[in-house]
Amino acid sequence: MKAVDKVYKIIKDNYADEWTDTMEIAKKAELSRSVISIYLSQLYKEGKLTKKSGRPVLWKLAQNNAPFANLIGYSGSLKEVVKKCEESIVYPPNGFPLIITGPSGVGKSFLAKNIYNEAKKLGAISEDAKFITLNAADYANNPELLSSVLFGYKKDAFTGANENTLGLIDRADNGYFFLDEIHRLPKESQEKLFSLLDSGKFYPLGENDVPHKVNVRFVFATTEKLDNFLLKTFMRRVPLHVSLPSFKDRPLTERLSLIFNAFKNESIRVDRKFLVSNKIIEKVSKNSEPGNVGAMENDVKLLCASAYTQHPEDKEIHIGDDKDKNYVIVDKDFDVNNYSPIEEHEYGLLSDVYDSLLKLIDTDNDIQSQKLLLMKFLKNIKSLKDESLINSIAYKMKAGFKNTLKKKYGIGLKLDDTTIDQIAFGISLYYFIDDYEFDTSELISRFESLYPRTMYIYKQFLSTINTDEKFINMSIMWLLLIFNGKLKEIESIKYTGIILAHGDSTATSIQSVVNNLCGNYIFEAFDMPIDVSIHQINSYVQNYIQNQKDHDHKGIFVLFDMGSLTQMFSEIKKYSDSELLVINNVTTATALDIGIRIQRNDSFKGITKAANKFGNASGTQYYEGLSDSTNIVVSCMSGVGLSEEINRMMLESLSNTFKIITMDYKDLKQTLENHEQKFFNKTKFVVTTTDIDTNLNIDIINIYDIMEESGYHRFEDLLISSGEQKPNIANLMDKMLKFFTIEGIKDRLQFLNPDVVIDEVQLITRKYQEYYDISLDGKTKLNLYMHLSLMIERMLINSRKPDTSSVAFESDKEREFYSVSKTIFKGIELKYNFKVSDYEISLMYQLLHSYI
Ligand SMILES: Nc1ncnc2c1ncn2[C@@H]1O[C@H](COP(=O)(O)OP(=O)(O)OP(=O)(O)O)[C@@H](O)[C@H]1O
Repeated sequence: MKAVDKVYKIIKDNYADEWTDTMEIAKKAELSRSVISIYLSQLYKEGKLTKKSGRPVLWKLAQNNAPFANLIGYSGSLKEVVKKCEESIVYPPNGFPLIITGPSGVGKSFLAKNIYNEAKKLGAISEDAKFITLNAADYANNPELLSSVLFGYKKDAFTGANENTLGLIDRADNGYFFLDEIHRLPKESQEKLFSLLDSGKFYPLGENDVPHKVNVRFVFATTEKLDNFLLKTFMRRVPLHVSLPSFKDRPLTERLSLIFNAFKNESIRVDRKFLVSNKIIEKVSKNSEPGNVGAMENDVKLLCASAYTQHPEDKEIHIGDDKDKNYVIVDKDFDVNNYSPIEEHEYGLLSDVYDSLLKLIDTDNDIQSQKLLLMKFLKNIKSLKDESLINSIAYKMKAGFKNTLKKKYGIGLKLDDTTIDQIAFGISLYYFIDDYEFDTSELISRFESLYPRTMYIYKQFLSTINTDEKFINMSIMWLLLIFNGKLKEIESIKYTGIILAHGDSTATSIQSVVNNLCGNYIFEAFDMPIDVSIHQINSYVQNYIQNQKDHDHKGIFVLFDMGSLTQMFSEIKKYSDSELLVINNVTTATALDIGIRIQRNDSFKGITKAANKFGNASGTQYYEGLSDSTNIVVSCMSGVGLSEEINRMMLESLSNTFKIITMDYKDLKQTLENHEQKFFNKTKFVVTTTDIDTNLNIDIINIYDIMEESGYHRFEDLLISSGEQKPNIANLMDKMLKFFTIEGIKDRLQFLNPDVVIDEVQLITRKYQEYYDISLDGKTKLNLYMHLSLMIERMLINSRKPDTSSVAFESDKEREFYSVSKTIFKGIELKYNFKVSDYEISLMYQLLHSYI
């Protein structure tokens, strides 16, 4: 008994309906954990076991009633097909018709019969339900005959119609009808059929009065493309379509199962054991033109017939060279699904090579001896090579070398074709052990700490071959053969560099230039959609940094094209405590300059300094908070222009001890919401034109308050406590008071006639007062005048831009304010031909809400 069968028997005898873990089975079978895992996965793959994922994984005997279990490939390449077939059976009340396409001999009839059997199993049709088949091609030259066979006829419908005769459709009542080669069905019959699909009724030939009512489930098949031959109206009534892959497009394991199945059928037929040489199997698996299962079955039949006639009396008959020691014995009990091209001892080799590799890494980590170990392993694997699979992997590898490793990451590998083929063979092994519970996590974590950067690009490269996580995990060890000479170089880069830019290829094209000029992987890049949010951007960065967690970052450089430096900086700081420099307005030149310094391993400070000097266009930040020096923030709801004016007045009047930062009003609100107190540690206070609520302990001065005594003193105190001189403050106050008068407002307007605008804004203010029955104080009015005048100019300038603001007016009070404002603004909207956006109305609400 084969070892795997022994394991199966142990489970059958002990754990038929009770879960157990791998260790327990290993003990009972007296095998090691790694060996037992292989068998368990193999049995699971064959559908003999069920598995419960978790820690530990649990196993139990499968109640083998997996749907379509005798369809080879039901859990592999036909998985989707099986799913659709099940839908077609169970959909209430009577299932869905289904059409199967695929070249001749791929198993369309076989599948149809299986659907019928499955429907019986599921109780969708009764045990004695019929399965009627008809091949429309058999009647291709006689459409009338086809129609009469299908639908039946009434006595005297045509010459020779001597009595009422039932059609095949009548006979299929309450069962299945399989109509093959449906593209040969004439139009009239298609029409008749679709009306039957619609109504469940049809008229036999010559019958116009009494329709036949039937309940028939249909499966159709054709070798043709669907659109070419069938009426659209017909196709609409057949919602489910499955397409079967041809023999040569099946995975090797399935091809082998189909081949062994064919040998097994012959073995049953002639009651002999066949000893089939590997060479023959390999030949059959490749040679069956035109690549269908039927043709392959014929090949097998001929092989068996010829071997049998030579030795009809032998109980065991060799097929192929009888001196060939590599053969598979096929008899009536042969388990076709239980064959793997990897021989059992080779599974052992694989687990050995992992163990030895880990040992080597731990002892002296000599890459050359690890490489030799892998090469020897590949040499010792003698199983069938799936040449077409290997070729396709080698082809994809070459593309990956070129497009991913070289073009993106600047890593040029010089591997000759033989080596590539060898590695491709190694990688191809995955496809025979795909469900194989081989635990590669230890090796992965070892490699991640030894070669974090190489692992990162290697994974990117592997995912160009197959994105399946298992595939990537199983293919980790080949990293040594692929990057062999380059490992040191790639790992010599101690910093992390990231480029982020909007657009389809801006970031990646800068990356490609820089990495290639440096000849090493310096930067990763992310092309971002135009409407990407800061959170999405950060998920790219965060994933990337965490992906290389073992990389001993000396620092991170993030180069991006637009957006707020402070926000970017503090977002990244949330999950990384490495030194960080963010740079905006990235260009190829800046990236290259930084890239070269990163490659030279300059100090973080040095690179930061250089980046600060590089061009006027770029901004940089390497400290947390709004600035690394004491600062005052100025932000006005009525526009950045206003903030800049205040900024200018402050710079003119105050001594040079503060950095004055102007911020967009929206940014300020978000910054206050998104940051902790320490972010504002160096911020003395914030000057705005509105009252802003915040939970942070931070002084916020409403500039209009300084027109009143108490506000004036508060402002003055704040400045004095920050070390400012009294005369300077008085000077600033004078300027500001002058600025915030009607005259000051008029000066701010760039092209509108100030007198006309002031009249408009006074009128609007009056309307609000009248509607709400309120009387605004002088400074609020002034604030409103200023805000509205600048708003009108702003709206005029932006009148062609669509309103993309999305603001919700949630409470009744807000909604009322919204509709009142819409009415109040109607006049100026018509006059100046613009629309006041919802966002502007929400700003007005913030100005007025405490009064209304
Ligand atoms: N998934 C499968 N599992 C097991 N046997 C299969 C499978 N698919 C096809 N076969 C075998 O392949 C043979 C050919 O299949 P079948 O006759 O159903 O093909 P077909 O597509 O209907 O061909 P044609 O278009 O020539 O009618 C069958 O004898 C069947 O035993």
